[in-house]
Amino acid sequence: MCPKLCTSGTTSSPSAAARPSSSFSSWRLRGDAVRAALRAVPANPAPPLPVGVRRPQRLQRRRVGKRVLVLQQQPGGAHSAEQRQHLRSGSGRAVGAGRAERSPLPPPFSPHLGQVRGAGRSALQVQVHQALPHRARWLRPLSLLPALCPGSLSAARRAHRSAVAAMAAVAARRRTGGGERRRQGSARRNAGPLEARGGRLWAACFVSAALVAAAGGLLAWSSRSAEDGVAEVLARRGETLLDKFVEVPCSGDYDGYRRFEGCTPRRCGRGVSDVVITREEAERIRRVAERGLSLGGSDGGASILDLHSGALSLGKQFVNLYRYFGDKIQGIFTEEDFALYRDVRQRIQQKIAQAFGISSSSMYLTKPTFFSRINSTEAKTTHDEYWHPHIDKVTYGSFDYTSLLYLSDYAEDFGGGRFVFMDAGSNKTIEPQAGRVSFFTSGSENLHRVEKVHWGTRYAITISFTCNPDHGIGDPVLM
Ligand SMILES: O=C(O)CCC(=O)C(=O)O
Ligand SMILES: [Fe+2]
Repeated sequence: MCPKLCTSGTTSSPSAAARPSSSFSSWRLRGDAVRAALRAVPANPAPPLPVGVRRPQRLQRRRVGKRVLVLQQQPGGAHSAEQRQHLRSGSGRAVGAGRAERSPLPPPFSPHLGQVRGAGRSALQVQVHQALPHRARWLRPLSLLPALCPGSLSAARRAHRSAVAAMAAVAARRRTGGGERRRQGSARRNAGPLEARGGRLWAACFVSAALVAAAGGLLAWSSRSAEDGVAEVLARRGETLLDKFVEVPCSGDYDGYRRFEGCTPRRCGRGVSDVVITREEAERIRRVAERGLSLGGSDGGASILDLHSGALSLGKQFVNLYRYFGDKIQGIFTEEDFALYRDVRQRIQQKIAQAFGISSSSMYLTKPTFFSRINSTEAKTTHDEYWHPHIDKVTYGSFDYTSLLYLSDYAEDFGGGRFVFMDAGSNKTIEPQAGRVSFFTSGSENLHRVEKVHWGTRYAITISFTCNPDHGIGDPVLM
C-alpha cells in the first residue's frame, strides 16, 4: 500500500527535495506551523500550463434563447500566477481515462461576476445586487410614513410648533414678569387643542408606521434568507426528497463542444435526492473533509481540498497536498475513506444517468472534484468569493453534469449558504442538509450561486461528470 494519497493509475510521487523538511512531524500540524514550514520551501520553476487547461477569458457571452448572458471574469482569472505555479509544479497525479497528465489547475470557487444583458423586458433578470444591510431593511417602511399620513404629519408639526411657542412664552413670562401673563395664557389656549389633536394623530400614525415596519421587518426577515429577489424553495431542510426533478430548456452551450450522443444533454434540468446517500455516509465524508482541510485553510472564508489534484487552500494561496506533505499525510486518509468516495460517486452518477435518461457508463468523473468548507470570515482574495453567479460549463469547461453532496445542515450548522438557481422571475433555492444530493446540467440553463454564509461552517463536495472521455479522470485512491 502506497502511504501517500494517489490517483488510480499514477505512479509518480512528490519530489523529496520539494517537500518541507524538518517541521512536518505530524499531519496534525495546523495553521501557523504549516505556514511557517511552507515559507521555508524553495519556489519551484513554473512549467507551462498543462494541455487542455482553459485560460480564463475576461468576457464571455452566452445566448439563452433570445437573451444574452454576459459573464465577466475577474482580472487575473481564476488563479493568480503564484497559485498556478504551486499547482503546476505539483506531483502530477491526475489520470484521464487511463492516460497520465499533469495535475490540473485547482478548482476553487469560480470568481466569475455574473451580469446579464438582454433585449428590453425579455432580458433575464439576474438579481446580483447587494442586499441592503439588515437594519436598513427594517427602517425602509418608515419612509412610507409621509405617504401614509401626510395630514397628521403636518398637524403634528403644527402642534410641535405651538408647543414650542407656548414654552417660549412661559420662558418670556419668567423673564418679563406678570405683564406677559395674558398673552401667554392665550398662546397656551391656542396651542392646547392643536397640540392634543396633532399628538393624537401623530401617535396613531406612529403606531401604524410601527405596524408597517414590523410587517416589513417580517418580510425582510423571510426574504433575507433569499438575500435578493423572489425565491422559491426547491428543497427545504428537514424534508426527505425521494426524487425531485425539474426540467428546464437546454441552453445552446453544449453546441460549442463536441457532442457525445447518449450523454451530452438533450434534456436539461435539475434534481434533488435525499435518499442516494445516507446522513451517516455524509457525516463520514465530512470527517474526511475536516481532516484534510485541517492541514491548511484559506485566510478568507472559503477553503477547498481537491482530492484529485491535491490542491489545498492555504492562507491566500493553494498548495499541493501531496507535494508539500508527502509521506506526512499518511494517516489522514484511509482506504475506507476512498472506497466510500468511490461508492458515493458511483451512486450519484447512476442517479444522474437515471434522471436524464442516459447510460451511466457514458459519463466520466471529471476534474475538479473537491471538498469545500465555507464560513463567515471575510474574503481575503477573489478565491474566497464563492458567492458570485456562475455557469459551471463556463467556469470548468469539461462539466456536463454537476453534482453537489452536502455534508452539513443549513440553519443548524450554518446560516446563509443556500444554493440558488438564478431563474428569470423567481430564483429557486436548495437548503443544504447532510446527505442531500443536488445535480443539474452544467450549462447556462442552470446559472447559480451560493448565498454568503453568515455564521457557522458549511461543508460540501462537488462531484462532476463529463461526456468526453478525454476529460475523464479516475477516482482518487490510496495506494
Ligand atoms: O457548494 C455549492 O452549493 C455550489 C458550489 C458550486 O457552485 C460549484 O462548485 O461550482
Ligand atoms: Fe457551480
